[in-house]
Amino acid sequence: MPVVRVLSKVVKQALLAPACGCQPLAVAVRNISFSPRQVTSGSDASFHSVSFSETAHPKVLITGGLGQLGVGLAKLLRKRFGKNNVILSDIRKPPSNVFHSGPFIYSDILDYKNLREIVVNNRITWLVHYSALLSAVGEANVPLARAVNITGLHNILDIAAEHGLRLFVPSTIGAFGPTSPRNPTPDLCVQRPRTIYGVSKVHAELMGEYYHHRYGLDFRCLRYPGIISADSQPGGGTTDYAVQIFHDAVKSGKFECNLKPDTQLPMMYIDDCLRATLEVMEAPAETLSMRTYNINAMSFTPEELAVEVQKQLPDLQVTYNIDHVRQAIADSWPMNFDDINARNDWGWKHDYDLPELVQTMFNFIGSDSRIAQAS
Ligand SMILES: NC(=O)c1ccc[n+]([C@@H]2O[C@H](COP(=O)([O-])OP(=O)(O)OC[C@H]3O[C@@H](n4cnc5c(N)ncnc54)[C@H](O)[C@@H]3O)[C@@H](O)[C@H]2O)c1
Ligand SMILES: C[C@@H](O)[C@H](N)C(=O)O
Repeated sequence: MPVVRVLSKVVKQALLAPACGCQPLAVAVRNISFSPRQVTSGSDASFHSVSFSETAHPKVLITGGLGQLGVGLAKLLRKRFGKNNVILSDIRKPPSNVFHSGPFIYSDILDYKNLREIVVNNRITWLVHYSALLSAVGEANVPLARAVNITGLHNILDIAAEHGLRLFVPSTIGAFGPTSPRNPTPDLCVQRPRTIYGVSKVHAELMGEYYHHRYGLDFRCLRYPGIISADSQPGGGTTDYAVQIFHDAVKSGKFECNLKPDTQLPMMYIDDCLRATLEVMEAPAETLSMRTYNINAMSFTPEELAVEVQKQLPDLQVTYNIDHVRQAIADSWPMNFDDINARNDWGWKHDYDLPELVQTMFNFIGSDSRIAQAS
């Protein structure tokens, strides 16, 4: 059969292949001479694919692990899979408590060879890709956000596909925009975000799902709400105020909010977020009717959060000084998130609503100060 006809038959088969019967990357590489990256000839699909025993005891790499979420996730995964089976990585220098709590390695996601070396040398089977520039810092440096969030993601997808990794990439409420339904926002609807962050996350969702269908990449993605944590700082997003209020309330009894009092956004306590991540990574593939899910816990406005915080610290004074960039972003994001598919498919259920969230935050950071104020 002429070469062109062989190629077109292979391409046609690949395009028609259902999700579960998709072509392994190595097969696609061999037959149609196309690779997301050049894989050395003779690469063997079975060699790269994840065996059952490997999925039972994964070896995990977390990129961008020194941000708000990575250290907490490493702690959770290490408890479950063992300290040495979870490697944190970042381009920043780790604080000494993090450095001494388990394996840490330098990894710049823009350096493809470095990433591949880490995955190969450490026999990585799960990759949790946390590196990103968030919404507000992304608008302040669009070229860098484009490089890290889009070019970096391409490196991650190719590495994961070539080495048969299970890949988790978080998306966000920021993947929706002003033309999306906002109250509630379902999994599938118009997505036309107006930030480079949102655009890059829609791109990540689509590329991950495409690699899943085209190459069988085990891509899993959750759209996180704004995440609230006590012992880690947010990295420059629109929802950061909901963390800052606790620290300022405890430190000075005053908080200046950069969003309007009635700006309603979906939010989640970090423990719920990290547990959801582990649960979706462990979910049997047949329970996942989709590869990108909304997850939700609560929605509130700055005014509602302040009222709840004032139940603990009645003297807290809240003023408003609007940051117009962040306000415009928040006004284009979901007010409520519909996560019915996550609840039905793999049993997602949040533990923390607003009162438990506030109580827990103060248990972590507030008790000393309340004692100080009372005396
Ligand atoms: N925190 C939230 O509220 C939230 C909500 C929705 C989605 N998410 C997503 O979850 C992930 C983690 O969020 P986070 O809050 O921990 O982010 P963060 O901004 O706190 O941390 C991101 C990390 O990426 C690292 N990084 C930047 N450039 C890099 C590069 N070239 N190579 C490797 N690492 C690099 C940074 O050093 C930083 O430590 C992100 O993808 C984010 O989009 C977070
Ligand atoms: C919502 C989320 O993606 C992030 N906290 C931000 O505000 O940019």
